[in-house]
Amino acid sequence: MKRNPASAGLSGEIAVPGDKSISHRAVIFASLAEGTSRISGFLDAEDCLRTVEVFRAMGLQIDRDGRDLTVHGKGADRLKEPDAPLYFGNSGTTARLMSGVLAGLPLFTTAYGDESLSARPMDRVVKPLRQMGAVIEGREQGKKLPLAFSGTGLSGITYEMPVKSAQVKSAILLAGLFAEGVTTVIEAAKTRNHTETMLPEFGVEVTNDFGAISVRGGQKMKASNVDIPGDISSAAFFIVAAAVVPGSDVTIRRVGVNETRNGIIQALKKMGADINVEITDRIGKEPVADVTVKSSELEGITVEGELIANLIDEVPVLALAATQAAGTTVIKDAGELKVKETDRIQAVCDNLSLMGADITPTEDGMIIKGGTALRGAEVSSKGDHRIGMMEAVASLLAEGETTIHRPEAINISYPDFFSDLEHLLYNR
Ligand SMILES: O=C(O)C1=C[C@@H](OP(=O)(O)O)[C@@H](O)[C@H](O)C1
Ligand SMILES: C=C(OP(=O)(O)O)C(=O)O
Repeated sequence: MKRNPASAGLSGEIAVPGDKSISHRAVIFASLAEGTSRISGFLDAEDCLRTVEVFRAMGLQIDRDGRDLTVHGKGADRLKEPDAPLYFGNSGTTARLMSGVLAGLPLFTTAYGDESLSARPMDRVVKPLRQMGAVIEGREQGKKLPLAFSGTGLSGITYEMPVKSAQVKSAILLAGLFAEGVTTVIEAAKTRNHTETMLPEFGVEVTNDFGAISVRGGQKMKASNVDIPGDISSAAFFIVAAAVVPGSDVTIRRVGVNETRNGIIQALKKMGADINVEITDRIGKEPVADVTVKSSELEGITVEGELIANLIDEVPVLALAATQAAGTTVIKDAGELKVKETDRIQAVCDNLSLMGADITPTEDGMIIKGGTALRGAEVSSKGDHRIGMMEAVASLLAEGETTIHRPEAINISYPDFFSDLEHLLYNR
């Protein structure tokens, strides 16, 4: 039998690509602003390129040189009606945030997505946007894509969010920029805060009164330059790999460790992981760190409540870490995972069970009995980038060969994933 390439552990340094959430927002805000914005460290992966294409289809010039973008903004009122339906691909962030924008523009637009995105709930944004006066038609009365937006005057609302979602918060705040009066979003739990921390850089006044976040409509947005830190959600795969593969010692440079995003590090540390976070810089409001991880023994924990929103995209790889921990890990309050690119509760449990893990799905999470040896198996990303990358990390721990079907899904957020992994395995 072939030796697992990870038998000597992972070692060395990498810098992961730019943050996906910040990349989407940088393009959207720069495209609504007047003047030329330069964006560096942009995530040149499928999802964020969809957002770029949406604005190009509305007549905006956006030049791209690898991970550097120049957005020639003319102000939102100069965007033109697109000739064809806008395509959001697989990207939930594009779909939700752009719904907020399209609801406020005086244009007729239609938008659709791929098979996975077409199955994801859109009523979470359509409902509050309609309350603001937006005219939106769509499949299943606007619960699903495709959607059609007919621009009209919006009015500000105060909206208490029934779901913990930064996408919903951002969609409403973006629509609020086009609305008359003040729009306020009240969060039940703190979700990623990039929208409210980045908007002021583009000249928008945002207030945050203990979780009640408000914008006044009609504010002029001005161009700004954005330097984007590395994506902690991408780094998470290597943080977990180094924590669980014996003999590992890995440093990931320039990772954004915003307090609303660093839950994976908090959870792994609680499990006993050896992780050192050295803050090296602060880009705008975003703290940036070199994260060094050495393998260690882990123990099972319960992950629930507020922490879940802080590590929502990292649950698949956290579940994998839990299979290697002593004792039981319980993940709760994570029902949102059912409406991501796949039903991630089911996808994680199906795939890790195939590899020999003791993992049981629950209504809002999973129960993982740790300390199981994994074996190679035929698994599938099911078209979900985070499931595909989790499986690749699982294969490093497995005895025997693992075949990952539909690996191309990984291009959604991390096209260089396999070359970065090879770098840490073979130092090349
Ligand atoms: O606002 C964002 O950039 C995101 C918010 C989260 O989604 P929800 O807002 O649906 O929780 C996350 O899962 C997604 O990858 C990116
Ligand atoms: C859920 C995700 O993204 P989105 O909602 O933008 O498709 C993700 O990146 O894990």
